[in-house]
Amino acid sequence: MSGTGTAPAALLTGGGAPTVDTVVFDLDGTLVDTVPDIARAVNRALRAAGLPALTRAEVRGQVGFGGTALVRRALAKAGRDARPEQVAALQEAYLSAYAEEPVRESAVYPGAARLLDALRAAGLRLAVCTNKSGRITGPLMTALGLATRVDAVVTGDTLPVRKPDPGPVLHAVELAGGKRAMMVGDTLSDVRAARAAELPVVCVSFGYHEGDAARLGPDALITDYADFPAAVRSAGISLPAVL
Ligand SMILES: O=C(O)COP(=O)(O)O
Ligand SMILES: [Mg+2]
Repeated sequence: MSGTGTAPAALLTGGGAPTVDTVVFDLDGTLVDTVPDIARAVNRALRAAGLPALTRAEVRGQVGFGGTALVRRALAKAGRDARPEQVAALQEAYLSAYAEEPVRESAVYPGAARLLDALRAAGLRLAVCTNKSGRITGPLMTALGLATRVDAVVTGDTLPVRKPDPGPVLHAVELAGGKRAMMVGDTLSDVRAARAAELPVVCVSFGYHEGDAARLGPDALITDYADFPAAVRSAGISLPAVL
């Protein structure tokens, strides 16, 4: 902290950390368990291209890193070079298959919709920042009743950069009209983006990270959305008193 200038209001009042006014949620592995539908779509594209299928575990390991991570993994499994034209063709086939039916088995995690409603009722602004294609994100959020529950959505193709770049997260906060945000995510991509954006970050233990989620280094870790307010406060992040 510099010794000059105006001290933040919270320091003057002794009120602890300034109250958060916006929560930015990641989508896949955080709000929605999407792996079954992603696996179905990518395997349809792989089958059509004569390539071996990915297991759900292999798919899970790539979700969160957006763009072409999944099809690159599939090409690596097949021992093929990831030539740009082959990556692009496979990515297009995968997204077309996914867009046909974004939600067959995907489900909102228990307690997530209730938490979004409670946060909104407490006056918080809500945003989703995902690395997922916009072509899938909109229909998926609508089908699962999430589209009307948030104020802003930033997808993997909204900006030229994706998480872990802080740009999309900061853009989501700006679109939601917030000033002081925190993030909720499930992979290193979210934690890195939040750190680079200088936002506190909470991770969910049930998402698509490899191994122990504590190793992602979040400010707090939750195993259940019901624990969100307590976990956030115990990390020193200030939430509106009504929560
Ligand atoms: O990798 C993706 O396509 C999306 O993942 P995210 O919603 O966890 O950012
Ligand atoms: Mg994720």
